[in-house]
Amino acid sequence: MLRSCAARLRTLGAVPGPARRSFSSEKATQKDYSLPNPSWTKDIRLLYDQFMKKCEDGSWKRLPSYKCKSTQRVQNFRNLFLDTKFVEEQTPKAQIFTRSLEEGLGFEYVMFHNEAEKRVVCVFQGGPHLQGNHGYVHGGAIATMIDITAGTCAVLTGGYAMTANLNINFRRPIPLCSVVVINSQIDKIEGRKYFISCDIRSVDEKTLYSEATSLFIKLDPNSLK
Ligand SMILES: CCCCCCCCCC(=O)SCCNC(=O)CCNC(=O)[C@H](O)C(C)(C)COP(=O)(O)OP(=O)(O)OC[C@H]1O[C@@H](n2cnc3c(N)ncnc32)[C@H](O)[C@@H]1OP(=O)(O)O
Repeated sequence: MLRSCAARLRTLGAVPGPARRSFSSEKATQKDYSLPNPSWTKDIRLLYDQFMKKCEDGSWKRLPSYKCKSTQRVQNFRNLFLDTKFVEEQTPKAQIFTRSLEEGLGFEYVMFHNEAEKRVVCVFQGGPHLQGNHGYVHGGAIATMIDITAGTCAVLTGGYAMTANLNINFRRPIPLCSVVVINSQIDKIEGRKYFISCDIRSVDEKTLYSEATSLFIKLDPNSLK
């Protein structure tokens, strides 16, 4: 009787159990974090809606974003660049860094890709756990967002690539919990080298918060293993 009660409570989600834990963690990793959630402010929703409108003619695409998902792209990367033992032992625990904080507290963002223009735009709301100086977003968090926006631009244009160089000028501090727009574009491709520039501006585009240049190198399967 007690056992069946406990099982029912677990089914209803009232008490934790092994089956429920694995089900909810699977759901959490498969959730698309680039979709609006209750922590999103009016500004990020407005920009999200504007970009979703631009997606209607197919020129822009919203990029889904997961904590961890075994897509074909990820599988191919593992096969090409990672050691089998490492994949078996370490990757089950791996999560995307920018999706590892609780909803609303850290990195809230959505990216859009324009293939013809070789551009990726990221609309970013830096939550309260990204504080550096009092009331402002930490420079490391800003660098992270520049890196993944430019990195996404490189990967979607040229395939698997890694940051070799990243130079950032921090022009103005970004207020915590505000919304900014990160714009990245490929300036030049030379063989395996992808030169990508990036800037971060306020929603009204009047304030330039940061600007960056970066170099991404397309990976050679022999260079990492
Ligand atoms: C949709 C999914 C989106 C995912 C976005 C993810 C974004 C996140 C990206 C990251 O955070 S990556 C993590 C930080 N980066 C690293 O850990 C990379 C560490 N560095 C390396 O592993 C290697 O240096 C690298 C793979 C980048 C290059 O090694 P390789 O052996 O493939 O290339 P090689 O060293 O032969 O260099 C190739 C060319 O690039 C040049 N190069 C390499 N590093 C450079 C550098 N730092 N500055 C200038 N040039 C550089 C190098 O001189 C050479 O030029 P040439 O062909 O003209 O001779």
